[in-house]
Amino acid sequence: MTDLQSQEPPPSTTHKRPLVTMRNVSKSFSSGTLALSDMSLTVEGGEFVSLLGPSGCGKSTALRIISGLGDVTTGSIDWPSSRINSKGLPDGDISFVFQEPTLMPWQTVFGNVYLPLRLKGVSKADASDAITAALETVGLKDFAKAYPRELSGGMKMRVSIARALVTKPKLLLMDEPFAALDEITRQKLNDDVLRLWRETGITVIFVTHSVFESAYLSNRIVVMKARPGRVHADFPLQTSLERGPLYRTSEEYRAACEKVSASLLEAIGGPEAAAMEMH
Ligand SMILES: Nc1ncnc2c1ncn2[C@@H]1O[C@H](COP(=O)(O)OP(=O)(O)OP(=O)(O)O)[C@@H](O)[C@H]1O
Repeated sequence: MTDLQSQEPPPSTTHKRPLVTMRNVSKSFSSGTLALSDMSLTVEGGEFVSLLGPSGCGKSTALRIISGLGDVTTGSIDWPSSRINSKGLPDGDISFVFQEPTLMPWQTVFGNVYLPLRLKGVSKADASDAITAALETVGLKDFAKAYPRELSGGMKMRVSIARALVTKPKLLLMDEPFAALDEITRQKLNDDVLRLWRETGITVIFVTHSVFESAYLSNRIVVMKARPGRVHADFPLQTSLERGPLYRTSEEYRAACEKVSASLLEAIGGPEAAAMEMH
């Protein structure tokens, strides 16, 4: 398929059903900060949703609450189509990728990707095929024996993504995963994530500050507002083109960036407020 041919939807978008729902979630910290106020959001299976918004609007807090790393003050998180474990989470269905790859320096790439399965009590021999498949997905099959110190920043992030994929989660939560990388590496990893989203039908919730990144990756954008954190706008971003290098220079992508940017400006409170945010 060429980049300009019509984009096939990933398999699961053809059978959409709610995967996770944030229902009227508010979160206040003991410091008194109201990080989220009455946030409701339903993410369907197979969606690629970007959470976009100014610093401090509660994007990471929302992601952490969905993952079970943080709890709600009021409201609830529902998993309508998953079996729930004693912690109220869908067992093994969620993976998290952070901005820092957080690899164990004393372990090889193979050992790092093995970690989630080791924690589940899977033997190395039984985990081996899944680890190799995850490394293949991120293009690192030949680096299984390398140590993190031998890898570039982009490769370390690929290992972190492979580690997130090795349990075959339904939902991948990514918190500004590429913010610390150079632009070329970031673009390559954007394309890798899109490829794995298309190939596996995984659902992705992606936190970013970048209008360009969110418009490139997502088929739905949720723009958030700060003080307190809440949803400002929630809209689909469909494209007739396959997202790839040619999409980056297309009129459609330019229009998508403009739409997202206008919504973000509104959320911040207009151009004057945006200029103040930058100082
Ligand atoms: N553990 C915490 N204790 C107290 N306040 C917190 C804590 N975590 C986050 N906050 C506050 O909650 C608000 C939302 O923070 P959060 O990190 O979710 O925002 P964000 O949109 O992800 O920001 P950024 O884009 O800068 O990462 C901020 O005011 C932040 O200072």
